[in-house]
Amino acid sequence: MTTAWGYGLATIAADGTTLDTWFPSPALGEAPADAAAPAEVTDGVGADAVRAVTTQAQLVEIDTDAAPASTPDAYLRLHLLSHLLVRPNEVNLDGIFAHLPIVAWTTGGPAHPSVLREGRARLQRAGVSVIGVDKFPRLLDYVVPDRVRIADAARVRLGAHLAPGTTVMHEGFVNYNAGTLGASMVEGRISQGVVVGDGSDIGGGASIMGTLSGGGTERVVIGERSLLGANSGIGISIGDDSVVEAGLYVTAGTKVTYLLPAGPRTVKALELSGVPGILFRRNSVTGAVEALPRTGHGVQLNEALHA
Ligand SMILES: CC(C)(COP(=O)(O)OP(=O)(O)OC[C@H]1O[C@@H](n2cnc3c(N)ncnc32)[C@H](O)[C@@H]1OP(=O)(O)O)[C@@H](O)C(=O)NCCC(=O)NCCSC(=O)CCC(=O)O
Ligand SMILES: O=C(O)C1=N[C@H](C(=O)O)CCC1
Repeated sequence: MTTAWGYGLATIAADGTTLDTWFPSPALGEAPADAAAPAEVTDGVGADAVRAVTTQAQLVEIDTDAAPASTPDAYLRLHLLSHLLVRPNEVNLDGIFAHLPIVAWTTGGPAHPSVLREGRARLQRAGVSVIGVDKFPRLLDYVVPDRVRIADAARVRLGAHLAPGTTVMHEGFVNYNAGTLGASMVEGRISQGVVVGDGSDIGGGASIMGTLSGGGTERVVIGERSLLGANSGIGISIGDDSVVEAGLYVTAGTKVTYLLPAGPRTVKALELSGVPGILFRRNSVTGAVEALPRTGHGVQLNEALHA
């Protein structure tokens, strides 16, 4: 059993639903006997008539190997990821959606979706508008990762794991339980369960297949110093020092001409999953998808952007 704990500030709707829980300083291990709520939490305790919520301090302790058991428990797991205390796929998130209610995320904080209907005039008088209705909040409303740029807060969910040196540009997206392990440029979509290694570049509009819908089962890993070209896509893991040509989508079943020194061999892309030092391209003369061994280090991030 692996334990984690935190003092959280929970937002409770009028019908008793726990909408969220914010943990300013989550930790691994057991809660000390003398654990006390930090000032950020006690300062937040109260009520907000505009959103029809109350806020309460809660000490939460969980077994991260067991499945989430409550809304505060689920939020603590998402905070562990975004505080970089655990990496994606290291905590049990089985059934997490069932413990995350649908919330109206407003500029004034979380509210029950019914408040958008019955409290519309009240919200407008207070200058509060809705950002989205979803089960996950924006990362930056809960955690501000160190030395990370996020150009558009709406593009990164709480539960994203963003290491120092990461930039997420406007077209980038990072889901919960997914993210970067080092410095990266993210201009494409990092799906749930996907991890990107240090020094890799996810080009504009690139798609990395996830496993939440669409039937996929392979959790994709992107190695270090690799590049997914603009508008490319992948359904396999990409090894270190590898490149996917702009605009090429490589699914697990794509038949690939592997241009080995001994001669070409036709393989399924899945067989090249995670293999380092490969350039994937669509031959613009023949139309065949090709894998070319490439030597040496892969791409280098533009240091000027990551200074
Ligand atoms: C596939 C590569 C990596 C290839 O580039 P390289 O520099 O390795 O090779 P090269 O010097 O261009 O080409 C070497 C030789 O291969 C040939 N060659 C190149 N591509 C070919 C193809 N698809 N089919 C057949 N031959 C090809 C060249 O003509 C040349 O031939 P000869 O030897 O006969 O001369 C590139 O084209 C690419 O797609 N790069 C991705 C860049 C990217 O997308 N970055 C993300 C930026 S993100 C961004 O910009 C945001 C924008 C947005 O939001 O959209
Ligand atoms: O990190 C940035 O800022 C980037 N800017 C470039 C631009 O504005 O064109 C794109 C890549 C990252």
